[in-house]
Parts: sequence; structure tokens; C-alpha cells
Amino acid sequence: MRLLHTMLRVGNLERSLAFYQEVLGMKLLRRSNYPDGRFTLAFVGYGDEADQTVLELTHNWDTDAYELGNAYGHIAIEVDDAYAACEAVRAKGGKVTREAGPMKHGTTVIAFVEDPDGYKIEFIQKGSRQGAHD
Ligand SMILES: C[C@@H](O)C(=O)SC[C@H](NC(=O)CC[C@H](N)C(=O)O)C(=O)NCC(=O)O
Ligand code: NI
Repeated sequence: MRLLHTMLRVGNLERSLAFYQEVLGMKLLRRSNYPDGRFTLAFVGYGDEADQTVLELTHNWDTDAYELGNAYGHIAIEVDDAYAACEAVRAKGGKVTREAGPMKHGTTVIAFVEDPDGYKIEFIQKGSRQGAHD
């Protein structure tokens, strides 16, 4: 078995596709409209679904916003340099909600940004994990 995708409901698909492609550098892998169900699915990621876990952005045509609640955590992306990744996101108009640096109570270098719907996305700096727990 392997992880195939994480599904996120988004309020505005074009806005989300612009963010995931232009700000986070993902590729639009496929997109399908389901007129009978009045929704569109768009799969985005850093490589083919045959060997990479991807995001499934779900746009319900009649819903333009969601309550994310307090249970959702984040999606994590590995980056070479979390500090530089945050600067790049800012330069492209993205929102950094937690600056890069060692995580609280641990050593892994992380940062958080938010997507247009408010979903948190974690940057984890490659090779920064030293602690046994993190
Ligand atoms: C290792 C990396 O993938 C993490 O996500 S750890 C990030 C860390 N998580 C927590 O603290 C979880 C417990 C917390 N009470 C919760 O429910 O979110 C985190 O968010 N650290 C914050 C920071 O600023 O370092
Ligand atoms: Ni995490």
C-alpha cells in the first residue's frame, strides 16, 4: 500500500491552482469536471501520481468557503532551505504564518505558510531532523 493523495475542499479552484502552481511550484496533473455532482477535482503535486503522493483539490461549484475547524493540522513539504522557501513564498505574495526555525520542543527546522483557504502547509528543512522524537 502507499499514500495516494490528501483531499482539500477549496472555495475557488483557480485561486488555489494559482497558489499551488505559482507559489509552491506544483504541477497540475489532471482535472475533471463532474457536472452531475456539480464539482471539479484537480490533482496537483511535484510528480506523477504513479510514484508521488499528491493533493486532490475539490471544488464544489455551489460552495465558496469552508469552516476548517480546529482539528486539521497541516500538509508537509520537504524543502532544502526553509528560510529561503519562506522568502520565496513572500516574494510571490504568499502568507508565512510561522517563520523558519527549529520547532518548539525539538530540533527540526520548520516553517508554516497558508494556502488561499487557510490550510496550513509546513516546510520541513531537509536534513534538519536531529532529535529522536521529531
Ligand atoms: C515534525 C513536524 O512535522 C511537525 O509537524 S512538529 C510541529 C509542531 N507540532 C506540535 O507542536 C504538535 C502539538 C500541538 N499542540 C498541536 O496540536 O499542533 C508545531 O506545530 N510546532 C509549533 C512551532 O512553532 O514549532
Ligand atoms: Ni508536521
